[in-house]
Amino acid sequence: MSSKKRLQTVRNSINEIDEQIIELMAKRTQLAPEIAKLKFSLDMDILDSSREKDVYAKTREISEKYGFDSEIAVKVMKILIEQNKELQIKQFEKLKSENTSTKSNIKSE
Ligand SMILES: O=C(O)C(=O)C[C@]1(C(=O)O)C=C[C@@H](O)C=C1
Repeated sequence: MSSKKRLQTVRNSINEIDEQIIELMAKRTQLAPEIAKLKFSLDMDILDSSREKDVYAKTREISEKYGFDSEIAVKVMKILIEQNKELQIKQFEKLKSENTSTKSNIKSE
């Protein structure tokens, strides 16, 4: 195969992998509202530092397994966790406002 053709083949593989990476990041992120609802109903804080430590430890372990730079993987994971927490904060605010409107409905009844 010519180098030009091989370059195109490798780029096609990168395109497919990029789609998988983004699909998985989207799937992880889409769990934020559900986890927020569960934590809200359990009266738990959004931040769980101990769980985050476990996620980073697991990230390092998986990176080593695949020969990937674990510091880069942890950086990506930090961004995903930050985004998850921001979405959970929004969900908490929504749930709190729904809660207060239900309470005021009950009061006015
Ligand atoms: O596992 C949780 O409790 C989550 O809320 C998810 C998550 C994460 O994105 O991995 C986000 C925030 C917490 O501080 C810990 C972990």
